[in-house]
Amino acid sequence: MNELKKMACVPCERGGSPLSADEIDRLRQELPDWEVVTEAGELRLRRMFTFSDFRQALAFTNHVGELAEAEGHHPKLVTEWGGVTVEWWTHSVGGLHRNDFIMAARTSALHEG
Ligand SMILES: C[C@H](O)[C@H](O)[C@H]1CNC2=NC(N)=NC(=O)C2=N1
Repeated sequence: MNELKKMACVPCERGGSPLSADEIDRLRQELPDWEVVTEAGELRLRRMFTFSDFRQALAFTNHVGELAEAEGHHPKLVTEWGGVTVEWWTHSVGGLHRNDFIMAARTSALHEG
């Protein structure tokens, strides 16, 4: 279990196919705190991280941003007083790729410290 957080993203080719429902069901076992949502017709992983103040939320936002830049794979980040909502999906495949599960696991690991 929890192998995802030790992995790195792989370059995903534009136009590649998104994961199947079975693959998503299998991978999401490792991400119990994340939900699979549909936004603009595409599947995404979403989790809200709560913080006691805005400064902590902002710091976490920047940490996730650094991780994204390091991996070349980027989330949607909504930073507000009290929390940060993180969404991972792969634009180039129009849905979920294994990279999104890796990045979600690594995002959770950042929060766990
Ligand atoms: C060239 C660059 O690597 C690509 O455009 C990357 C950048 N970050 C990305 N992030 C996400 N979430 N999806 C992508 O398809 C994507 N593509």
